[in-house]
Amino acid sequence: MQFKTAGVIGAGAWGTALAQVAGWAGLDVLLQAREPEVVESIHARRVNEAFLPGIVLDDHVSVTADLADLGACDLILAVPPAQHMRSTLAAFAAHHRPGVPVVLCSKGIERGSLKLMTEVLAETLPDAPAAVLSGPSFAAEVARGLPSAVTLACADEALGEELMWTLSAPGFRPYLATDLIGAEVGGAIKNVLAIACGMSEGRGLGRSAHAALITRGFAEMTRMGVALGGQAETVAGLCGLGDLVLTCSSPQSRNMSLGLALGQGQTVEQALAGKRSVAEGYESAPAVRELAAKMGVDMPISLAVAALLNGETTVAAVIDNLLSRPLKVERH
Ligand SMILES: NC(=O)c1ccc[n+]([C@@H]2O[C@H](COP(=O)([O-])OP(=O)(O)OC[C@H]3O[C@@H](n4cnc5c(N)ncnc54)[C@H](O)[C@@H]3O)[C@@H](O)[C@H]2O)c1
Ligand SMILES: O=P(O)(O)OC[C@H](O)CO
Repeated sequence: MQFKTAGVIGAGAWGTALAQVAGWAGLDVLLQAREPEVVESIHARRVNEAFLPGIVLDDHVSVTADLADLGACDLILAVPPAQHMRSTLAAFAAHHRPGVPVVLCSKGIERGSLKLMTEVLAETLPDAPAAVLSGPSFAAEVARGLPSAVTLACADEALGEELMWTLSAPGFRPYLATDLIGAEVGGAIKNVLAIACGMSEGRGLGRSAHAALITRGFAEMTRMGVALGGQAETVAGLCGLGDLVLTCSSPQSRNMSLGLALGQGQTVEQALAGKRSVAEGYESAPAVRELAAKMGVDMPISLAVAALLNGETTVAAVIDNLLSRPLKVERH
């Protein structure tokens, strides 16, 4: 095996779960945490009590506060919230060795620049071969060893295959793809759509509305993926449709539970109050809306969520507007 050590940047729930998986896969893993209490809790008790409570970490996983320590690793997994990807990678740039691959594991579109995470990586670490790991995977389930499958996309097929084998572990199955854009778009947009599904659930609109939102949301996601140069087949895989189904189906999802709270009458501020974990749909919704306008892509559900989160409309008006759109041919 080419890779013996992995550095994981970001010790939120997902970074910690992926460190666990990489440890099970036999890599020596160095997990970088920003919060001193996370470093202390993993050192003292082998548990990330702030972000992934109740999971005892594999012996192959160690923790550091210092990004510089990851400079010696053979492979980097980048797992900060998407809006912090640029600053995080920029801080790591002085320690990155050219040629060391970076697997992007965050789901979102950068506000302002409207860029995908691969574009952010290309601008901050131009010497890093890029891969994207994305798919239906709740950190708390993956870290307990429950079965899951994700897309692992890498333009370099040989490297992708190496990464696929390197990051596979009992119960954790990466499936290979070469289409990075398709792999990224689904993960970013499903978070916005999950807020809509949560809203529908919170309002008691029923299972039929839920299925309609998933299906028409998938059409939006596919249109945007193709407009950005991705392939519809990739979006129909684990990283797109698979993740949309998961995130729209469980209150375990931070995005769906945000929508649920809004549907039940809470304000955005109330629904997000006191939350330390990230709801990426809330963060990416404005970027998705701007990107849709820029690319001329029809995304009514995502736009409605963005307007609601921005205080421009109400849940009742969103429902009315979506239900009074002109009828049309399904495949458009
Ligand atoms: N949790 C999951 O089940 C899961 C699964 C798949 C993908 N993801 C994706 O992983 C990414 C990280 O999410 P998570 O669930 O691990 O996070 P989390 O909600 O558990 O934790 C928040 C994270 O944000 C970090 N953070 C806060 N402020 C920061 C700053 N200024 N700069 C850099 N980092 C900062 C914290 O250190 C912490 O790591 C997201 O894009 C998410 O969509 C999450
Ligand atoms: O809790 P969420 O909504 O961020 O979803 C977590 C993962 O992205 C599901 O695949």
